[in-house]
Amino acid sequence: MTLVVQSFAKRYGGLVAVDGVSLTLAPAEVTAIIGPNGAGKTTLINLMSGVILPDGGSMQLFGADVAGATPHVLAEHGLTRTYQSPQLFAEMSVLETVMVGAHLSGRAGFLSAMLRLGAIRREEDELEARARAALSRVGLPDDLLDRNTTDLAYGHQRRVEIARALATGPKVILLDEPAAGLNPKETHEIADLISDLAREGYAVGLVEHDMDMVMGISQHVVVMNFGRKIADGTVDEIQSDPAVIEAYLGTSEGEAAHACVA
Ligand SMILES: Nc1ncnc2c1ncn2[C@@H]1O[C@H](COP(=O)(O)OP(=O)(O)OP(=O)(O)O)[C@@H](O)[C@H]1O
Repeated sequence: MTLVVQSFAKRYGGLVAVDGVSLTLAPAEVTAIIGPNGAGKTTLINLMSGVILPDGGSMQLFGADVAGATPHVLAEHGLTRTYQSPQLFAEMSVLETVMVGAHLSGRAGFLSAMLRLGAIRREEDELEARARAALSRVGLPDDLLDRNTTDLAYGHQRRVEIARALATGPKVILLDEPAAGLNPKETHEIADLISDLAREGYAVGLVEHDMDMVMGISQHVVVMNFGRKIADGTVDEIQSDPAVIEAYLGTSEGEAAHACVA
């Protein structure tokens, strides 16, 4: 297995946000993490990506013990993520934004690269080539590369965010609500892109509220409720799981979610 999480736990005061959750991500598969609001999905993806530290549990990435490692170290081991609100800087062009991602696996720092110091000039060229390749991979039109990222349509901004993750040269990509705020056409396009990435061999972890998208592109679904994992299986298996149906019916989203899940 590419990524193995065992018994991850995270407490906030008396609240156990993630309570002994284990899961695996495999290459060439989309593994979705779903559950009602407050179930612990964001906390779990934050733990898996090193944004917050676990209170208990372990994580192996390609056999290396990486629980508690920083996002930078995880990127060096081949794991990267996107954020619910894209981390985009108003003053940077699309190309520069993705080069910031690409530099994570380069030897020279991005700031030095931007200063065009002679000795690292070749590395800067490499970074730019990787950033261009990643942007082309996510289907961003060439004429947008010099624009400020924050001026782009939301669907394009999401592609830039995914390109930035791809530019680190990952094998595992964690996506935090990639369809949030997108219109139906943009959602379809992002779903197709994520499916293609899995087909190309990436292990994809997907936190997403859009059930049509989750059920359409996931090979494996992990369902959480109140911090715990309540189901883990194929789409067919979790759709007929009474505990899953009950978890969704017990929330204000119940009717809508039930219509999608059942
Ligand atoms: N930094 C924090 N401090 C205190 N409590 C927190 C913190 N982060 C999350 N929580 C709590 O942990 C629980 C799980 O939250 P989390 O955001 O992980 O759920 P979620 O499944 O991602 O929800 P949503 O679908 O609404 O984004 C919630 O009760 C939340 O209020």
